[in-house]
Amino acid sequence: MGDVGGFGRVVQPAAVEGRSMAVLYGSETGLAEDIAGELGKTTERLHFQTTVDEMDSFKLADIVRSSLVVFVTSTTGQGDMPKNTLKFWKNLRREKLNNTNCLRSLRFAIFGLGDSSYPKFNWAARKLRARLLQLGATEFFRPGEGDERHDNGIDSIYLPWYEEFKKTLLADYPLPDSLSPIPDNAQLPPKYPVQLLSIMDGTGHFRGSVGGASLTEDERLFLASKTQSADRSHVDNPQTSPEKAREDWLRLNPTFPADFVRRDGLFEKDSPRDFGTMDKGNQLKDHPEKYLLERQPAHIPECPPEDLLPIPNTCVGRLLHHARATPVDHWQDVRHLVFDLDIGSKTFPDIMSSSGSLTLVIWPKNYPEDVDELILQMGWEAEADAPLQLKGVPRGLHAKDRVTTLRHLLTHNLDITAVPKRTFIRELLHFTEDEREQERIAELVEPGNEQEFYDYTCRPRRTILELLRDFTGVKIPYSRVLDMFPVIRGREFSVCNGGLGFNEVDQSCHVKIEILVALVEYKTIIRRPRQGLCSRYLKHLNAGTRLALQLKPSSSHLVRNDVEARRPLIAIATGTGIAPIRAVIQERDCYGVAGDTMLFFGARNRSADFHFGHEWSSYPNLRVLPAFSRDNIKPEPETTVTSTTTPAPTDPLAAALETVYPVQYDAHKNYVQHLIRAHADDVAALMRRHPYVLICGSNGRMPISVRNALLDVLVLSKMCEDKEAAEKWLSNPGNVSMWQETW
Ligand SMILES: Cc1cc2nc3c(=O)[nH]c(=O)nc-3n(C[C@H](O)[C@H](O)[C@H](O)COP(=O)(O)O)c2cc1C
Repeated sequence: MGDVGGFGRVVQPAAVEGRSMAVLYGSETGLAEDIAGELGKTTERLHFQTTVDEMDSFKLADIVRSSLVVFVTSTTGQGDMPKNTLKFWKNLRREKLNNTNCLRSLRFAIFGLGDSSYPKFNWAARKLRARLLQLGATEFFRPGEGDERHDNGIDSIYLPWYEEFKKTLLADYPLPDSLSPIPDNAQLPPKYPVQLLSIMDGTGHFRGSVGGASLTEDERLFLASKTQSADRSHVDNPQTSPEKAREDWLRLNPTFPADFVRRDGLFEKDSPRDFGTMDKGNQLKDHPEKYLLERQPAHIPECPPEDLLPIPNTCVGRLLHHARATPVDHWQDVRHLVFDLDIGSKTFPDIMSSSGSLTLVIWPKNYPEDVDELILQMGWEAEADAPLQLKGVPRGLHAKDRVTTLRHLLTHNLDITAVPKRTFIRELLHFTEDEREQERIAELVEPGNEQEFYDYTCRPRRTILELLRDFTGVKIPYSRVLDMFPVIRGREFSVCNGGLGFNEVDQSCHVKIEILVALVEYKTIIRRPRQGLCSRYLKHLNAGTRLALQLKPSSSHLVRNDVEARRPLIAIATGTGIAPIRAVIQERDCYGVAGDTMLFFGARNRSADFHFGHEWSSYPNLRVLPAFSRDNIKPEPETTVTSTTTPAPTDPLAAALETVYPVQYDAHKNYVQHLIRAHADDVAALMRRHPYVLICGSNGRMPISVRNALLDVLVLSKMCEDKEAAEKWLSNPGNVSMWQETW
């Protein structure tokens, strides 16, 4: 790495006449938004006046005002546009625009994000591009199509695309002689600076005001309410002694092993343990002991405060019931949660008419102990609980008040345990004066070092908080928190109960909503097991907790009337993928005339993760074909070749299920795709009757193998001549309505 010094100065991009850029994104879970953010920073450094926003915030008339536009969009649903593009997309598709060449002055580039295990790979970006070209727009750079299935995910395609994009921009849109690009060692000004209104002194009192401004009425009210509620809330009753807090932190958090450790001011690489090939995404796919993960002694953190954030279209929900759905010694911790939602009379009819295909959105929060750690690490003790004025906030951040505190933002709004993005790490260069740290950071984000970046961040699922533990010299100014930390996004869960519209509902418009959640754990080279923010939050959520929840219809609504309820259904689910399928089955049943249904369900063990298995026998016309991948695998390899019987289950539930669903086992044929082939005749009989086909569960190989099995059925049953014809047949909505929801 060359010279990495001279960081920290702030340089404002110059205003160059006619040099503007709009980076417009469509994103469901934030990846496209991150990429748009990175592209926006890059174009600002090239002195383009840059706007980064979601597509729906732009009108068609606005886009032609920018000299250049970059679109970044993921694909969702079944080849659909993300929700925050739908308004824009509808406008763009208006028939009256056809043949008008109305976008002839638009110069654009497009990058799509997709997953090639979906049949309609990157369709959103492809559709958008085709329409823009049809309306006369010109493409100034080649399109890119990222694929989640690649080794390094979207980055495998994105990074080379991005490097070339930068070079092209500079070559094709040169700067005036007087200007050069803003170098990496200079900072751009913050977009969302926060201003402190007063500060805590050494005695734990807030003193005066910062920057000479006197307190406004808002701030005075804020401070008064803090005093009143100080004894009720952890957030409003902070530790005033940094030493005490540090002591608590050390007591609660034993030394954390990291694979990059500082020793005598040097960074050394601890040799990572060899666990063989990592699974895609590092999600734990087996019992933690297999990976020699160090289980921490059970530590139940203090829960985050219940403050309900003003998130649009949310209602108040209360957790009624929370239970583990798999045995404690099972590899996967699956939770069944039941909420009571007060959805209000206004949205009630909409929600009820979509029952059977609903999604529940939950906004997780950070634990107070994690927030404490960050505050100490950054040296924000004096500012953490002082009133802070918000001017602008990033999209998606729902602050409780205009005047808030750093601690409140860190607890409720900012994702301090996200896996750090490249842009986050790159910015850290400005916030440490330690040259070794600067060198190490620069090395991590240098083009060509992607593998090292992944080994340090994504592979071990290292969090921002953990990264900052490694780089102790980094001190992020509190004024940049909104620019630096990602916003906590709502996480979507398929509602697993249906038939809501058929239940008698009291006038207060309360509904019970169930979800089935696999708490995601990761196996990593860092020996401690990892959990996602939401999994960690849900794990310790107590019955009675109140939350701001959003209930929304999902894109595919399969059961709107008795005709649809009567259509045959071939449902294929693995693990918690059963959730949306259970809702559909319950909804169909409420019409009293559900069509013939085959449910192929893949799990590990009949006794451990046959979710809702005891319920199925009460549904007429439903045939359940479970595939348990581990039940028939015997410990000695020589006896596992073929086994057509299975040992009698000892668990009473499993024994009961065995009598209801006798299944012939074969050691080589115990996945859903094998069962589909084994029941080819019956599947084909339903295929002839214009069925729905639902595929839900883990992404990757499962949906591809299932699709292949369905193609085989079409060929085996002579419905199609060969696989190519079968592929065409399956893609024709006139024959079958396919719906895939895999994650
Ligand atoms: C429910 C769901 C449906 C999806 N449907 C498609 C699809 O039809 N085609 C595709 O190429 N990718 C599909 N994907 C993959 C996403 O486009 C991909 O994961 C992308 O990186 C997400 O970016 P985002 O976070 O900006 O939304 C789907 C992902 C999910 C979770």
